[in-house]
Amino acid sequence: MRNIVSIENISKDEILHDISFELGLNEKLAIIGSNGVGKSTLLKLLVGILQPSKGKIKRTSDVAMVFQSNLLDKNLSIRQNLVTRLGKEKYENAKRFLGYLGIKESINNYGNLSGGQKRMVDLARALMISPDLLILDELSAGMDLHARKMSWNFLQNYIRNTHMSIIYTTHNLDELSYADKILFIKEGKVSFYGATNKFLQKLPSYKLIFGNEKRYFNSSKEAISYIFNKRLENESIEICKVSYDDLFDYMEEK
Ligand SMILES: Nc1ncnc2c1ncn2[C@@H]1O[C@H](COP(=O)(O)OP(=O)(O)OP(=O)(O)O)[C@@H](O)[C@H]1O
Repeated sequence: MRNIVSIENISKDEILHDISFELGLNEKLAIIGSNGVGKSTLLKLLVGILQPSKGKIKRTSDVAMVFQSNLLDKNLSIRQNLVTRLGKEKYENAKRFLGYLGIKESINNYGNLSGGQKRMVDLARALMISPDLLILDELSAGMDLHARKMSWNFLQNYIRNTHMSIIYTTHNLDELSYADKILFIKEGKVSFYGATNKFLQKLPSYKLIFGNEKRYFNSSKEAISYIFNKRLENESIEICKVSYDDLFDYMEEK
């Protein structure tokens, strides 16, 4: 399979160390890690905005990126924003995407859109050039669960008809299942790189909190057995579903 991206042992100053991964046609990679760990830096190295201190980056030239901050002009309409950037012809493409994503052109100024709607217009802008590689830096920031699902349904349909590959960062556990591969960065280094199902299998489902202690379990049944075995039934305890933030705690403890 042809590689769209190949990253070999790249480092960037004190932020990232010896990061390697590759991505083939049509593949999706999720890059995850705590705030400030270097995810956006890695994406900027990938698109060439930053240069690595060490290592090799090879990638396709047809790349589009949705940045973490919205880049479009808040005083211009959606149409003006997109036509001035990429021309009338490509705007016809974007109009189609905007329709799927539920964005009405009648909302005049980009600045009047909600945070989630702005992200969708940014996504339509990136797709206007029909890239081979789409890079999404926290596309879902400011989107509710419904908007996240809608965007991913749209992207999944879109890539079915193209060979586009996607690299994305996220802070939402529910978005990991869209990826074929996960790259988990901890303290600037690769802590996990591999198939998403392998990563998700490693993850516990439930967290039990009692006193100053925290324990992870694969099922609520296991958690409840633990409570009875340890005679904790009269203690103040909390059982909850594992969240994105728990990932880092859990991976830290392993
Ligand atoms: N222009 C810059 N100059 C100096 N340091 C920077 C610059 N941009 C980012 N950093 C630092 O690099 C580190 C990695 O930042 P980066 O934005 O890549 O993290 P991130 O994993 O994307 O975080 P988040 O999840 O919060 O978006 C942070 O410590 C940050 O403060």
